Amino acid sequence: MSCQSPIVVALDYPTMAQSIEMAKRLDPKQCRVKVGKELFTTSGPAILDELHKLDFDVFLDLKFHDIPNTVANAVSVAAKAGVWMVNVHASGGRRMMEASANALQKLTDHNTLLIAVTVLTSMDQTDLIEIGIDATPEQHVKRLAALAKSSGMDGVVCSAQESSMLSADLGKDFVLVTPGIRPAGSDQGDQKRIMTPAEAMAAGSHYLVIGRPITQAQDPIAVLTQANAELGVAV
Ligand SMILES: O=c1ccn([C@@H]2O[C@H](COP(=O)(O)O)[C@@H](O)[C@H]2O)c(=O)[nH]1
Repeated sequence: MSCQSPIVVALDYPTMAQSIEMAKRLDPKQCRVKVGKELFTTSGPAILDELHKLDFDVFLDLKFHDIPNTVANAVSVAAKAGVWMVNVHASGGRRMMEASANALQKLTDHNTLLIAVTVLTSMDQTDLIEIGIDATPEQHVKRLAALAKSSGMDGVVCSAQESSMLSADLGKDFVLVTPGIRPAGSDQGDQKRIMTPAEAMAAGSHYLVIGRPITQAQDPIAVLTQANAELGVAV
């Protein structure tokens, strides 16, 4: 499936039926989809098969964070399930990330992007101080992203507010996946480090994760279509 759009719709639903209902309204040429903790916990791996049957590229967003052996094996299982992208936490450290990258290299046939989460987009300086990190979100993202790159990751999850810095530091091919995307006028919710779709692309993001502004809209397809139009994606 060749998707024309950088938008990844977060299918954060409490049931598989609701997520499939939404997926059937979406067009895999106009967005990719993300399966996170809520949907995967309720549906299990069957949701991946169902979304693949509908021709979607699937980002499995389970943010693995455990000892190297456990994370490497989980990443390997995800790649064998055919997901387009899977992620781990960069704060799991170099040995965990290297073990995950090595596990993927051992697979003979996979196209899965391996990405590391830096600082969650719901966090700001106050949150970092409370967990003992004496750095700004930008400084901490910069450090974790450099570690992720040198540990063999294809890219990172960060806020679009950090995209131009990371693009300059780590190169334009290092994949920047940015949640916390808020089309003008949409609710910020629990997100702290946000940008609009157009601002995020201009800053150097490769993929824009959008959940509630689409899934909780009165007309989800209209919001997605409008965002794609603003990005100049042919729809
Ligand atoms: O730093 C991160 C990492 C992951 N997410 C996930 O992205 C979506 C965002 O949903 P919205 O409804 O658009 O806020 C959600 O699934 C998160 O788990 C993130 O927001 N920030």
